[in-house]
Amino acid sequence: MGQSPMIQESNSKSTNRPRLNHARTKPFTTENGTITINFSINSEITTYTFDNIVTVGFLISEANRLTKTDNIIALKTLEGIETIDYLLTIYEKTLDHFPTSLNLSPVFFEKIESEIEIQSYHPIKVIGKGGFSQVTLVRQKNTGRLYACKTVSKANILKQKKICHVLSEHKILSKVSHPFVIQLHSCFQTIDYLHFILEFCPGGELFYHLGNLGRFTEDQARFYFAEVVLALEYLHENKVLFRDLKPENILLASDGHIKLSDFGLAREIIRSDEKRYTYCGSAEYMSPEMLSRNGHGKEIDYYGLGSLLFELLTGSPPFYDESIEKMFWKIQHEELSFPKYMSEDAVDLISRLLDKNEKNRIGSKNFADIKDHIWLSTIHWKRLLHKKASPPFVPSMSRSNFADEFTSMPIEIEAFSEDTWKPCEGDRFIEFDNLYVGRVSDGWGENMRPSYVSSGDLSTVNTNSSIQHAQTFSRTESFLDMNIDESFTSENINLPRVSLSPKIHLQLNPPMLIESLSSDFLLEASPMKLALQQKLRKKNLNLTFISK
Ligand SMILES: Nc1ncnc2c1ncn2[C@@H]1O[C@H](COP(=O)(O)OP(=O)(O)OP(=O)(O)O)[C@@H](O)[C@H]1O
Repeated sequence: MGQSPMIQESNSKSTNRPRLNHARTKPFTTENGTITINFSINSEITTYTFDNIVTVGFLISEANRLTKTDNIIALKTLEGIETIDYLLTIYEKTLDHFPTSLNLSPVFFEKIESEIEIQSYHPIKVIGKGGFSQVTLVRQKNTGRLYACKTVSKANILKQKKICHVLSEHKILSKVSHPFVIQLHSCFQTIDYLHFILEFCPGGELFYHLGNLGRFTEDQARFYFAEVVLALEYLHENKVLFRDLKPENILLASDGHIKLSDFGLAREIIRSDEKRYTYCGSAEYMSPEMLSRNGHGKEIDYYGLGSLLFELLTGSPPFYDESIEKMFWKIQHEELSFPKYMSEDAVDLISRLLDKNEKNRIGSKNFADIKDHIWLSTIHWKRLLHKKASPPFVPSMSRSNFADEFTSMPIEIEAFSEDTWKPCEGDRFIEFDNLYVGRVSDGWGENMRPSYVSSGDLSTVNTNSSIQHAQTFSRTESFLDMNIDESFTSENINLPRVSLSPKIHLQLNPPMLIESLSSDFLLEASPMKLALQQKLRKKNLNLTFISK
């Protein structure tokens, strides 16, 4: 700790490749060992050993330095492992938990005209399929960032009469922002398709992991359940009913925390006691009041919580039956039986959430009753909200977290082909506004993304400056995160000095350097500088800004 990151050159096959800086070529090992990365640039394979405290941003700048270019914006695995590829686009990510050997190839900058056009994204592979959508992993051409693109065929939703689903999803997604709720980046339509560009969750569906394990332990289930409770509390506070809680709609982010997704059945309400009358939902998770079609309110989501918890702890939904009629009858009339291995407290919470009379259901009088239940007494809600609790596991870096049945599907190539690029001028989906939300994730997480360009601005931003902005801001924001985090101490900060073409330095005492690349940064960083200064003052540290 406390030393600059070192790189050891080991086994280069190229003779005319630029030499590495001498100061960085000393053998260097840390407590945690080193990571070997094989760079593949222009088909040359070059092996380097990096200290594992190095960040992805540092690797990228090394790739640029070695190739004497400045247009490498990300790296990717040759095998296309989604979790690693995703992390390789997050500049501030350290390589601590990466596999010890990786074969990487560069991703180059490509200019785009706007964030809200399908031609700004390269499709990579299918990662999911819903009732009326295909979800594709895509890479944004100008940032190298990975997103999930949910594509809906207009013809399909017209045929299935699901227009209000997609419009409601669009409206709600454009408003919500919470650490445990999927974040919309942008959305737009072409003549034939609607596209939602969403933050990508490399951990895939909780359902997939539940299927692999059979069932979760109570501790594992408690973690996921509690994060869902927070997401739901946020939605209800903002007068949104979710109405579709199930393990398929809970995705895992790269850090293992959950993201509630699929807002197709979600609806806004005006009063918190308002009832809705549309008969909808997934058969296994229907509530008694939905089945009786007398209207339903927010209590439907508490029932959804009960079904979810039961499934996490047993591996199948409550009242499950192969015959839908029998299952619906059981949901409305039968007492639920619980396996012996389930704790009394878990049984109590599930029974109260699945109360057939929604007025008696726990949460219906006061949401806090759910959070205060004894089964959740070990949860520190504030810490959980700030992602201070460790997830049961982090998504695998060695294999895909998406089922083969999806990843082997052909991409709906028509949706990405030039013929369908034309923006829509008709008014069939006039309420589906093209939107650039621009943020991804929550601002508490590591992958907070800078909104350094707004839609349409890119034509005026030259190639170099937009790459530089991407690198500068990600690096600086991660630094801010670090300082806001209580783990900030002079010992545990060791950011690499990445030198591209610095114009200003942020100099810290204890000495530390973050280099920035553009004078624009001086203007844009002002509120950030103030916030940073305030944080540091509290910790008796000084911050000075030096312009070069
Ligand atoms: N942001 C994302 N990151 C990773 N995978 C995703 C993402 N969004 C969706 N998926 C995958 O795609 C699948 C289908 O997405 P989604 O449920 O939103 O579609 P849908 O058409 O609304 O489905 P349904 O018919 O269940 O309502 C998800 O279950 C998930 O596996």
